[in-house]
Amino acid sequence: MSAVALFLIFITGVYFWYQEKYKRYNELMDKIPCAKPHPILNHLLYFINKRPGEIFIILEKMAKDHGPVWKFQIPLSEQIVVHDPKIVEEILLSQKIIDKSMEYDFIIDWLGTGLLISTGSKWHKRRKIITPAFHFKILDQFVDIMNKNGDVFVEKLKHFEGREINIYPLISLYALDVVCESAMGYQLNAQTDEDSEYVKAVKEITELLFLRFFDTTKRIKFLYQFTSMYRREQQIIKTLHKFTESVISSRREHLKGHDVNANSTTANDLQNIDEIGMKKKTAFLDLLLQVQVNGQSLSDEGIREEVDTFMFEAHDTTSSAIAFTLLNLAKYKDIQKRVLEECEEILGDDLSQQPTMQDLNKMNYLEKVLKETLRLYPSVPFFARKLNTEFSTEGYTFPKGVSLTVAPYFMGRDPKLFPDPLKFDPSRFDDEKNIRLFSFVPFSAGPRNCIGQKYAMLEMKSIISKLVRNFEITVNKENEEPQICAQLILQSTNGINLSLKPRK
Ligand code: HEM
Repeated sequence: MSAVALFLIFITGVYFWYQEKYKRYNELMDKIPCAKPHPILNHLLYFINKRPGEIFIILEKMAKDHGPVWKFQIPLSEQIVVHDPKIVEEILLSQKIIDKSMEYDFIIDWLGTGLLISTGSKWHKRRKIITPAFHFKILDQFVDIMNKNGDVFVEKLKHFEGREINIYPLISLYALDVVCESAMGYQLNAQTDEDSEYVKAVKEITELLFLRFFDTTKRIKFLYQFTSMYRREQQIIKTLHKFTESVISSRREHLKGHDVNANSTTANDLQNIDEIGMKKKTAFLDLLLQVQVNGQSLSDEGIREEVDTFMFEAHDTTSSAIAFTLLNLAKYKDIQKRVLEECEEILGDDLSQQPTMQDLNKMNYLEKVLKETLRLYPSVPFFARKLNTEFSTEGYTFPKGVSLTVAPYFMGRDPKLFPDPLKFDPSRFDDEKNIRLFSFVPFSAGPRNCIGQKYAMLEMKSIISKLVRNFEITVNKENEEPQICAQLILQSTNGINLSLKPRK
């Protein structure tokens, strides 16, 4: 028998083996609605050579035509997208569907398997350890950090004297300063020190992740590792890890010999650590280090994973939400006026008056504005879980192994769930009983919900109340509509271009 014949027999054998192995998977996938696929390339042709903003529009069209449960299949990524609140509820409340999909693997080299990505007993243990770091007493200390860095931001904006600027990069530096000081007790000064290696590295890694996300060949790790982009990524990750490690070891050194317990993060023994800019408010990192002291030890690598996860999760998500909220306030003057009135009612008109956590909690109208922004512009527009076992609900059976993508973005814009969905109307949140359960999940829900949501709300209220009190925010007509795109986080490809005119 010739070599060619043997080869053909081999290929046919592999084909039938594959068909048999994935028979059930394919049968179930065939029942999920989708856009017309190509016989070999499936849906790849819809996405190939498209810019991120265009990809987003294609996904929106697919959701409209085939939702609320539909699929797209491209090599190495088979996704079922779900925006039916009933099914979303079952997914998010399940104790079994807690594994993250392969898209999260792109950030593993940087974040390791920290809280965002880990699963099983590791995730359970870490979640238990980290939850106390978000106790309201600890959050209270972070408000000072938010206020202080907010003041730096206000001063910086005054230099632009009402000129139009893309405010997104500036917000991002503010958010980096806040999270770095809250998570590690380290004053990064990203807003003032433009040469910081770490800040440059965070910005660059975010851009690389974005590029990789939409490049089919670079999605394949085996091929990706031979590219110059991969080599650059590894260099940046080295810089990021070196920085976090140096802060952790410096902190550990300081804590050695100090009798520090979980309630003493503000006590004198944590003050005056200034070798590398450490300050007293280090609740998150201290907590991780103390767990080690108490026997349930976390390795240095484990601590670094969690600190890095916070740097990533808390920085771009809040930046996106702050930017879209400011855009909405600029677009809807009456809403901006109401926010200002509420701030003045709570804080008076003395601009040096800093809000306390209690003040921020009283800002109910601003909270509705933030929620309405997150309905239309959820910072995390999609998040995905991998099914480790077959799952049936509402007449669908989803096969084992597939990625289930929950889409807050599509739910927020569904007229069946939110009448006149494109209307920006904070009064939708006057009585949340009127909002269909699980149709508004910008922070996810259930066991793997966002652990930082209260922190995020405080930070967003702190900075937006500051900006509204200090500036009149306006936007030109041609910049009112953002061009949405999403890698992991929702952004506007044309920036968020605003003018901020000092009020006094
Ligand atoms: C507007 C701001 C934020 C939004 C919209 C947001 C949204 C989300 C969402 C949707 C998830 C679930 C992701 C998934 O299942 O893959 C999540 C998880 C998470 N978030 Fe946030 N987040 C925000 C801010 C923050 C902040 C400020 C922190 C930290 C201080 C944080 C830390 C985390 C962590 C650690 C997880 C993983 C939790 C787990 O799996 O147990 N987030 N966030």
